[in-house]
Amino acid sequence: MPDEPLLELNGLCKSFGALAVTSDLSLTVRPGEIHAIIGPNGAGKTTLIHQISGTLRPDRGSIRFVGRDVTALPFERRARLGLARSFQITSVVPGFTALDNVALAVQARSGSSFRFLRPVSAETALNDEARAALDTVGLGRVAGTPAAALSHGEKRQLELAIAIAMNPRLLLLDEPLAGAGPEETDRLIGILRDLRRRYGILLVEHDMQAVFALADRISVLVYGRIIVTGTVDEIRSHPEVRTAYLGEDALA
Ligand SMILES: Nc1ncnc2c1ncn2[C@@H]1O[C@H](COP(=O)(O)OP(=O)(O)OP(=O)(O)O)[C@@H](O)[C@H]1O
Repeated sequence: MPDEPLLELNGLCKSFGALAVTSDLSLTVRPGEIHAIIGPNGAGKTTLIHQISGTLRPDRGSIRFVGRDVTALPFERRARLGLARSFQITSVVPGFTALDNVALAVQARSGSSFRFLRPVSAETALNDEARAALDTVGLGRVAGTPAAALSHGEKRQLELAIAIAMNPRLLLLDEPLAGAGPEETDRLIGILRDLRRRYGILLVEHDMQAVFALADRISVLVYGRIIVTGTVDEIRSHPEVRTAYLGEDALA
């Protein structure tokens, strides 16, 4: 069924003591869509990403991914099913080249599946896949550059390439544009736009113009609750969103 959601959250709840950081939260991400989550600081965006990726267990509710209930599955099992989380947890090895960093991710994903090849062929196969991921994010020309020598924007591109090397179905992107300058932001928006349709993307991002440029749907999270989900136009013109959260300027 083409419209079956990739990711489906149903009635998710999570509290820290008396603080409800996720309240009866339900949403879907469809194949090939970018679903953005926006909301003020402390709204619960990062804790939501943790629950989806599997590093934090919800108190109640369920998480379905590619048609399976993954609520009780650990992080690594979800990753193997195709849930890739980028930024904040990706460990780029600074002294390794961009290519070697991505090749590591390909190797981690594929386990022993290259073991039937002779070492040289195995290395070629790994590097070919890594190079393809680098090309996808526009980093092919710096494949041989150590990660530490890449610009801030290029490091973010490298993290994306590493996520892609995991062969994901869904990318969980937590503030991929944080710290990027205007030119880097434009470049990253272009790359994310190219990735859409190939992967489902759940995007947490503070840069509202980027969200408006990229998202198919947007959910607005306030105090752990989604107050509205809609298209860019619906969110821009939603009275509760305009007054309660974003302010008129951000929506101009
Ligand atoms: N481990 C924890 N223990 C207690 N409270 C926590 C914990 N982690 C997060 N919180 C609280 O939960 C709330 C939601 O935090 P979260 O980081 O998910 O928000 P956010 O929307 O990602 O914020 P930001 O936009 O600033 O990154 C905040 O009030 C935060 O202080």
